[in-house]
Amino acid sequence: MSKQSHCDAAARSIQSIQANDALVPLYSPKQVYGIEKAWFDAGNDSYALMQQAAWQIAHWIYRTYSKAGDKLKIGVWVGRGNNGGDGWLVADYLTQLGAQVAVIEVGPEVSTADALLAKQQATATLNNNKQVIEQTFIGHLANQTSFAKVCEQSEYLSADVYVDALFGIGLDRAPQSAYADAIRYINAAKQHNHRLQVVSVDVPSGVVSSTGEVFDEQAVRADITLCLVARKVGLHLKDAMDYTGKLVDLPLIPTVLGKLPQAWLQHHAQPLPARDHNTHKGSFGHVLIAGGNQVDGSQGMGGAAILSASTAFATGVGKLTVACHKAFHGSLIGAVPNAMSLDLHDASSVESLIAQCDTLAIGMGFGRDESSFTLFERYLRTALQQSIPLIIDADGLYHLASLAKQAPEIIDQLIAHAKTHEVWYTPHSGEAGRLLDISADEIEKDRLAAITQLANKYNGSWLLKGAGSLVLHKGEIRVCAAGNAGMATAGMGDVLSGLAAGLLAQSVLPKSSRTLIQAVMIHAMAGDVLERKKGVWALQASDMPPVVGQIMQQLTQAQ
Ligand SMILES: NC(=O)C1=CN([C@@H]2O[C@H](COP(=O)(O)OP(=O)(O)OC[C@H]3O[C@@H](n4cnc5c(N)ncnc54)[C@H](O)[C@@H]3O)[C@@H](O)[C@H]2O)[C@@H](O)CC1
Ligand SMILES: [K+]
Repeated sequence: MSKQSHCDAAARSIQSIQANDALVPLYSPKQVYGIEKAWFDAGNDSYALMQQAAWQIAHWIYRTYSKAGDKLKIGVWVGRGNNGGDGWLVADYLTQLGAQVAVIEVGPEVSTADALLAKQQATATLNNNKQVIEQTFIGHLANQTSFAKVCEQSEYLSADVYVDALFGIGLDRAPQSAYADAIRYINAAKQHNHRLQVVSVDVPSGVVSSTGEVFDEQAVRADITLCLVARKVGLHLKDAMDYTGKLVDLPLIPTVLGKLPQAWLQHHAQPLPARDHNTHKGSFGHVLIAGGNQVDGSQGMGGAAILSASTAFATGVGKLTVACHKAFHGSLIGAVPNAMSLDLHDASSVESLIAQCDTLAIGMGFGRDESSFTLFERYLRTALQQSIPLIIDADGLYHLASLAKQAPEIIDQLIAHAKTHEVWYTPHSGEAGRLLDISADEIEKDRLAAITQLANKYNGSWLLKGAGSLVLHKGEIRVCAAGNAGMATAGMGDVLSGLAAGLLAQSVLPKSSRTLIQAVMIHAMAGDVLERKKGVWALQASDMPPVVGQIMQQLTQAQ
């Protein structure tokens, strides 16, 4: 895409966001620095922006937490960069609003011109009110005696609100010594004083705002994060979600418009159209599920194919065949009697059905041994020859990584196939790591970079499963805002691939509903319904198919 068309796409997308707040633009910290720079280059003053940020934060805190008759007690933890600068000014403005404020400066002297100005401005106000914690303490928080001194400040311990202004988007390494102590102290104080509210300025200190990573669990656990300028993408990825608390946007400047964000946060699936009356099962596609194998000496995986099949039916697919190991045919028919069955190892029958189906979903419980690899390669080649839309999941992705090394021309064919047909890949970080020849840890370090590399290497649409599942389609990344920790349980992936196959096979659905992100959103929304009913501990994949059907129905009524 050219730079201009990127901007046009952004403007179009942003207009659609204004009409539908379900999509939130997410920016990398580098982009946010760029937005700020453009603002300053246009003649706007950086210190004025800091004052504007601090005033909005102070006003928000005062409006939210002050109670008539009680003096609001605030502890402001400031670091050395501009996030700390925000903190100093917040302390100043809250003092002027009538709060009782203590500031704890952590680490060495402030490092930016604006932060220094902010500190000077605030120190004057605070000293007049005798509210700065004494200088010997400031800057020496690692020192045990000083730390104990903080704990003795009973006024301070009983604060109503802590403002966390240690680090914002400039964090570039693990917090250590005084910073780590401060983070630990803030989190511990919250446990001792349940009334205490922790408000993080821009980013919970310790969270990497580009990736959502937290080093060694050293980050502030906020109740509220006040996001300045633009929403940082890392706040919705990985560990970050356990640290941000509720997010509140304070946009400050209008320059976000026109900039293409790094990703979009999506909360809901798209509405679905009602079905026409004059239809028959042939109108709603034929899915072939290839999986559910029994490999000698390994545990059977028939359940994977059964979960996929029952979920595909819950999406309304017209016909469905499961090619699974013969050992599971009886249980398949018991669980999903409307499915047809084939022997996964009867290659010629499976191949002739691949040629007839509308979507092949392959890999769930497929097995990883040599004979499974041979079958996978054969079925994949057939699907490519027959131009069949494809979903590759689980053991299929395992074999695909081997094929990328042993038969790279198949990857070239897949890349070409994806230019004209839907090809959807659904790895978790372990599978993604194999596909890129790096470790799962490296994938997790930067999930946005990983999904981009996967699409660059293999083409097609990608889901990278995990906390804040990512979906990449035609260069655009969506972050799934729905879903919950209870969904980290066996079989959830099989449910998702069945759901995706069911949508993809139904050519009667509008194109916008036959997308991987639509499947991911419906899956996550169904998980959330179940979590409300059963809680995170008892949530099971086998409960999902009927709830998927309910969500589909609600989406139809929402149209
Ligand atoms: N006028 C402005 O420039 C504005 C700045 N804003 C604030 O400024 C923040 C960004 O400021 P900065 O770029 O100064 O970044 P930070 O304030 O996040 O901190 C960066 C400083 O901390 C150091 N540092 C990073 N990781 C560290 C670690 N683990 N241990 C010790 N030191 C570490 C860096 O070397 C640098 O000196 C935003 O998050 C936002 O809060 C906003 O208020 C908007 C206006
Ligand atoms: K912060």
